[in-house]
Parts: sequence; C-alpha cells; structure tokens
Amino acid sequence: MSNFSLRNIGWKPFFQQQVSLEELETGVVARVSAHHGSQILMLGEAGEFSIPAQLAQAADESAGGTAAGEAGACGIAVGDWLLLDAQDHRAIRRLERDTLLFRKAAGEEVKPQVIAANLDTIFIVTSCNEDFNLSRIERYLALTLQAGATPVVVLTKADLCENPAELRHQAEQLHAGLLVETLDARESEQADVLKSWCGPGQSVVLLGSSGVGKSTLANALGTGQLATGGIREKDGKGRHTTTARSLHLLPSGGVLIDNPGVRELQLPACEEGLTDLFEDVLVIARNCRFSNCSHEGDAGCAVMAALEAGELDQRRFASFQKLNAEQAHNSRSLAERRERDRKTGRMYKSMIDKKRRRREES
Ligand SMILES: Nc1nc2c(ncn2[C@@H]2O[C@H](COP(=O)(O)OP(=O)(O)OP(=O)(O)O)[C@@H](O)[C@H]2O)c(=O)[nH]1
Ligand SMILES: [Zn+2]
Repeated sequence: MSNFSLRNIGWKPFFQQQVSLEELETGVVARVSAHHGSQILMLGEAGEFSIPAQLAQAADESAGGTAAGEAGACGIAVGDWLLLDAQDHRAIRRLERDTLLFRKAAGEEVKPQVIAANLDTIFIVTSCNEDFNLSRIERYLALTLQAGATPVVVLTKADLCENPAELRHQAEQLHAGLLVETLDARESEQADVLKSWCGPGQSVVLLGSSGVGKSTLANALGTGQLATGGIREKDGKGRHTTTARSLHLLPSGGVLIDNPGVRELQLPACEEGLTDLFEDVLVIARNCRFSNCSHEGDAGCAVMAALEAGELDQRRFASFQKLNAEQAHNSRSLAERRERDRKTGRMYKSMIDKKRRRREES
C-alpha cells in the first residue's frame, strides 16, 4: 500500500477548517482522483481505493452551500474532497469547494459541465505559432476567473517564433496583472518557471487546444517521474482495481489534474468571470447615456466613441460582445430549462397526488 501525505494531494487549511477533530477520529478525508462509471477512485493518506459513485453522489447532495458560480453544476468532480467513514468508506460529506472549473456541456443542451474542482492555478496553454489567438485566450480567461482560480498564460513553441516577446506583451494586456510565460516546452529547464505554481498543497491543470504542448509540459513538470499508475488496491467489495487516475503527483509537491480533452469550448453562465475580464470595457460603458446601451449605434454611446478615438481596441470589443452574447444565451437557456424542469416536476407531482387521492377515496 502506498502512502501519500494529504498535503501532496492538495490538502490546504481551507479544507482543514471544514473538518472537526471529532470527525477526523471516526472519518478520513480523501480526494476524488477519477470517475470510472459506477465507481469513483479516491486518493487518501492510505493510498488509492474506490467507492460506489452512488454513495459519493449522496454526499454531494448533502453538501449544501454551493460556491459562487456553481449554478446548476453539481455532481462529484475530480479534485473534490470527501469526508468518509473510516470503517466502510461511506461518504459522509463533500467538502466545500475552493474553486470550480466548468464549461457548457458539448452539444445542444445548455448544461454546465464540471471539469475539475479545487484548482489553484489554471495554465492556459497556447503556442506562439498558428494557435496564437487573443480572443481564444480571453475565452479561457473568462472560465478561469469564473472558477476562482489564478490564470497563467503559457505560450509554447517560442522557438518557432520570430518575436515571442511581442506576443507575450499582447497577452499581458488581456487582464490586469496577468502572468504570461513564453517557452520551449521541450526544454525542461524552461518549463521550470511553471514549478513555482506547483508546490505542496497546490493543484493545477493545463488547458488548451490539441497540439499546443500540454503533454510535453506535463512531462516537464514530472508527471512521469513518480510512478504511481497501476496501483492495485482493494475496493469496497474486496476487488482489485488498477484504473488510471486523473490526479498526478508532481515531484515539486503539487498535483496536476488531467482535463478531458476540451474540443468545443462554449461558455457556460459566467457573468462574473466576464465582468472581471472585461473591466476596462465596462468602465468605459459606464459613461454610455443609456444603462442598457447595446454599444451598436445607440445615441451617446461611450464605447463607440472610445473605438473611434482608438482608445479601445476593435478586437477586444468584438470579443467582449461575442462572449457576453454567448454567456447570456447560455444562462438564459439554463434558466428556461430550470423553469421547465420545475413545471414538469410540479405536473408529475400533481398527477401522483391526484392518483393517490383517487385511491384513498375508493
Ligand atoms: N518546437 C516546439 N515543439 C513543441 C513545443 N511544445 C510541444 N511541441 C511539440 O508539439 C507536438 C504536440 O505536443 P503535445 O505535448 O503532444 O501537445 P498536446 O497539447 O498534449 O496535444 P493533445 O494531446 O492533442 O491535446 C509534439 O510533437 C511536441 O514535441 C515547443 O515549445 N516547441
Ligand atoms: Zn454604449
């Protein structure tokens, strides 16, 4: 049986203070490291084990108070911390989340889909060549800010670019204080700059399109070095499991969480994230004559004036409009869906009530 210190799997004071000494006498805390159909893989001080997903779900529903922006995004996520009964590993409670990264689920349905919970830093990876696109970085930034995590933009393939410093400068303008690193991901000494975000107690994720160098960076951070894959542990029913997990321990003491390949990256409801990201545009918009100004030809529009005066970048404004429209569309549809579900729920309930009354009467 392998041993992990809780700190090396991301345990922090924020979680510690949610658990009483009493609870720690009869319970254990462990972190969700993967979802495998009906089983959830957990990582705790005693190593790896799995519990039935149903039991974990029950703990989630009892978790109550949801963090800001968690709107409709429920369910146990990779990165969650659970308090379990030490004897039978029954899930008692899901600990409150520090941060929660989610996106709009793929497809027609407007549903938030949790990517991972309790991330400290999100590395937004993009390359200095064809993939470099400021508006795409803004999209990732909106999600990161909404999640409550710290964004760090990583521009890979600097070796294939004439002027990486210029791209870095452009990316830095996207948000006040935004940290941007440029590097050749294949050179592990260059990737070392990322290690300062990967110390003990820290959980990180790499987000970005296919081929930008995420696996290369993960390797440079040392995911391959601590051979912990293929651990055989007994699950609750005494069976052995050898499933892959999505939490990777790093030699620097932190945890790297795999993200399921994000192909379609549509924004979920994330108004706060966008408000934070586009503070510069919103400050200008405060001077529009009408508070509900569309910034598309309304009289007294301060945003149009700023665009004409060259004080606001055309690309930035287009991105602001596009992401806001997408966000508004997806939150409106979400609200509509909830209303529909509520109505359907009420209809079923009244049907059942009627049936019951009829039965009682007969
Ligand atoms: N020249 C150069 N090549 C790089 C750099 N980073 C990654 N590559 C190469 O780009 C290719 C793709 O890198 P990966 O690390 O597999 O990219 P990924 O983001 O994990 O891709 P997916 O697994 O498809 O999501 C590989 O051939 C890498 O060797 C870099 O900084 N410079
Ligand atoms: Zn306006």
